[in-house]
Amino acid sequence: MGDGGAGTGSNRSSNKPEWLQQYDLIGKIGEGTYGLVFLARIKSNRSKSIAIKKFKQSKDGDGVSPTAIREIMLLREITHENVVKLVNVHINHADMSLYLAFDYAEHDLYEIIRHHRDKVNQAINQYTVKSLLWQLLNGLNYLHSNWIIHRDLKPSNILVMGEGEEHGVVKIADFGLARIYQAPLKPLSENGVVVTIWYRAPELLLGAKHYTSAVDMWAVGCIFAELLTLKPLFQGAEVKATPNPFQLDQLDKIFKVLGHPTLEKWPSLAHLPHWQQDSQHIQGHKYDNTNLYSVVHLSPKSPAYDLLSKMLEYDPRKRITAAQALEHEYFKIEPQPGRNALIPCQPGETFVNYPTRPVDTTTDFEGTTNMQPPQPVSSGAAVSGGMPGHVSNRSVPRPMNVVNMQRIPHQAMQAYNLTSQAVMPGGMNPGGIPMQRGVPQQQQLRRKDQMGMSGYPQQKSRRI
Ligand SMILES: Nc1ncnc2c1ncn2[C@@H]1O[C@H](COP(=O)(O)OP(=O)(O)OP(=O)(O)O)[C@@H](O)[C@H]1O
Repeated sequence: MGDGGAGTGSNRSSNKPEWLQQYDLIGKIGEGTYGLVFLARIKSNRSKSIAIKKFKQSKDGDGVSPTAIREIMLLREITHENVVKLVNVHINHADMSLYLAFDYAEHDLYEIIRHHRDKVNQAINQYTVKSLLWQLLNGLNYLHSNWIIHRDLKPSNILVMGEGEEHGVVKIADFGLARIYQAPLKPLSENGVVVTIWYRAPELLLGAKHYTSAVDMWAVGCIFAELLTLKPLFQGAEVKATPNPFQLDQLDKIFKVLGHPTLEKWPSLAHLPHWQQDSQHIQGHKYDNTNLYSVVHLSPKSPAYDLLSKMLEYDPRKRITAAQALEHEYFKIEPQPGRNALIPCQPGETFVNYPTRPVDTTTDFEGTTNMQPPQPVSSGAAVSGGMPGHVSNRSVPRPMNVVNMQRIPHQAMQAYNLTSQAVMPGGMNPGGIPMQRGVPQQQQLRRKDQMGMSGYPQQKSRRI
């Protein structure tokens, strides 16, 4: 882990921390609940783009706890083609802010869906939907088999690589961070970012205290439906209160489509806190039948519908797992999923030219804006210089003021493995905290992707 002992400072300032000197900061690309995301280039390899996530200090000013450090160290061992790589971790000791450097991905499902809905007004082709879903399940299966529950799957957390050797490959982002957030980093309520509840599983909405991997499968079901229709499936209005308010409108949106849950189909429902405490409200929202297939425009007999309805099973114990979903018939019939999800499926079909991420070159690592002119950008990222605030969080549609649509050549994005020694083996684990959460899990973490790309259903020799 790098050390920012030299004090804070943006890449442009003279007193920047030592670790930061290995990067050229390009600008801000996003803002989430816990901090800002920046695009940077590695100086020693200018073609390598990195996304640096800076976790701001909470209002209380508590720094990065040993628990968080332990969690982060585990995340560094996660290696799978469909999970975004955490390449570096830095703590700036001057203000105890935390920086995580990830491989950069040019696209995400939020933007891909938005592009189809608002720009080209055209459904995402079946091959792309199936390939995105298969890869998402493949990454999730790896995380779940390593005892990592994502807990916050949503389209903006599902990244897709831009042009290069990994073009069209899905990368799950933000995994495992929920545990880090919980311990030392409180949501930055003052930054106005809305935490979406649209992908939240019904057991959580009804007050279940424990997360299981089934919550991620519910979110995958919602995302699958959104890929098909280009609209969020359950778009409830959030009740804002602390802690954990009862989200009746979100449940209402679910019940309206899937029908009212029953104790017969979901016996443990009776033990969920809100089912008991808010039964009057819940009973007022009774809808008998499911009309999921008509909402997602699928035949009730189609394999796609069968898979979706198994992901949106009310009872988490009966909900399909990622491993089971990967074996579903939907992935065995044509078109079969492939590694590059973004290529056309049928002969004659045109490439969809997805926009590159806008980059706000006026915001530095401190989150402060200056009006320096935009720097030349050599990756595919689009620069929106001189327009502070142009890169906003994904809970609201982002304005897209793309002024530069350069794309990098294929060769330039070749796989590049950052060595992990940039993260200090000693000083980064204050107090010598043991980093194992359990031997079996560690053993699994060290196991490389066993499914790998060989896990793909048999490929067609040519796609176009
Ligand atoms: N490795 C990455 N490469 C490129 N863009 C990324 C990367 N990681 C995150 N982003 C983008 O940065 C933006 C902000 O991400 P972040 O995870 O902070 O927030 P979020 O997922 O939108 O919301 P929240 O943090 O509230 O869950 C998103 O648009 C996301 O797609």
